[in-house]
Amino acid sequence: MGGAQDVGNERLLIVSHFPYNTRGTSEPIPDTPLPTDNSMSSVALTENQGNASISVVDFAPFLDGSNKQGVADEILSSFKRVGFVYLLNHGLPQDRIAKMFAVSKEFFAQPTEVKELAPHPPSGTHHRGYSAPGREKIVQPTFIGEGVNRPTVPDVKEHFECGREDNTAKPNIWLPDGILPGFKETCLEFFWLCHEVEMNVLRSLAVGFGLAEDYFTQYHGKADNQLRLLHYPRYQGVFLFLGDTFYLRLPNSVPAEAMRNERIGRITAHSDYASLTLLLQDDVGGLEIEDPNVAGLFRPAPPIPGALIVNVADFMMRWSNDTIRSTIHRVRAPQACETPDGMIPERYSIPYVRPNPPWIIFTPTSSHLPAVLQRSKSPLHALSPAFDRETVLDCIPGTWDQENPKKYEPISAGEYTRKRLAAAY
Ligand SMILES: O=C(O)CCC(=O)C(=O)O
Ligand SMILES: [Fe+2]
Repeated sequence: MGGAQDVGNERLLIVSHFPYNTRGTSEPIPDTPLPTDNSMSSVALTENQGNASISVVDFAPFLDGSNKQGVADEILSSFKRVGFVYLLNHGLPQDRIAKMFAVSKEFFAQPTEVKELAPHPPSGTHHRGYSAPGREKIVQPTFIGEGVNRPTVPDVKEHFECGREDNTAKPNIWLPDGILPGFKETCLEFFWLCHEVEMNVLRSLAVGFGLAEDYFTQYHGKADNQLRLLHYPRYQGVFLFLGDTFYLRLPNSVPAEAMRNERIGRITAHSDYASLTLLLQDDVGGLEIEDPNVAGLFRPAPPIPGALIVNVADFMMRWSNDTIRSTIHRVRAPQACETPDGMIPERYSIPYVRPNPPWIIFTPTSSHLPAVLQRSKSPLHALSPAFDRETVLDCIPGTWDQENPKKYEPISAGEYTRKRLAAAY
């Protein structure tokens, strides 16, 4: 982590070159006056979006200790409003991010037979290794006994997951030695860099809630995270629907028109499962967030150079007595981002999440050939919890009082998971 001065310079650079507005187009946004002192900066990203606006917060004054409370308040306020925040100067070195994206591209550029040398196991609970397009289907449980919202459009994405190397319950699945040297080392180094950032954001959240800085980190010590390398390919596919099964011919581009008409998605609308997600995206765009006040209205969360997105997940929302939001998001065709041939460019993103969201189902297929994809009909698999299974968690202190009583009983992650699964049947 560089000194405050370096960090400040970087912030100036980033903000003054901000190329996107909230519509995801390349029109410049109006200049935002920058603070000249060390005070916290929060730039309202959006115009006319009221409560749906995501704050852009300079994290440096939290990290260097010059204004912890100010930064924490801004983050908490964005989480309360919309469940997402953009962080600048978050502590993940830009050269490491660039390297991780480069290595991810190199991985996905390998022929399928090579990527399948690190195959995701048939079980969805062991979320490691390579998943070809169509293997992971994301469904969104309603959690109120109404079952699961199955996606109406197929996700067109491939991905690779890894976790901490010493997780014997879920060993990592790497390519054989000698193939893509350095891939494993880059992933693992990045995994731990992300972990440090996650811990710092959790510390800021605790400060925002007026609690001891280690209030959340004490439950997150195990680093049971997943680093997800995601690639949304450029397809020129023929999509053929036969009942509940669809077939996809590879490769090339997604026809923009098909995505607009909701025949193809990149990642189905969902909320994340556990506590916080860190998300890095390339400059293609397409991430959309549901307006917290208007169900079904999705607004772009465009890439901001240098910024890390952090979003609240479901368990954290419940833990906070619903004071902060776990917001539904999805990835679709980016606006104003079509290639001249009417196709959607490929996109890379890197989420860092807490493990095994229950809405992710893997269907073992007889062959992993990406040319034949089947929509899942199997039940949800068992999960591994984000926290110690037996730890009973009550609503975060300060999120309830006589006027705003607790909405939830204390619950352990295990119980929460079981209830959530039960609701899915
Ligand atoms: O690719 C993205 O930008 C979003 C990914 C995401 O929401 C997820 O993996 O949960
Ligand atoms: Fe997500």
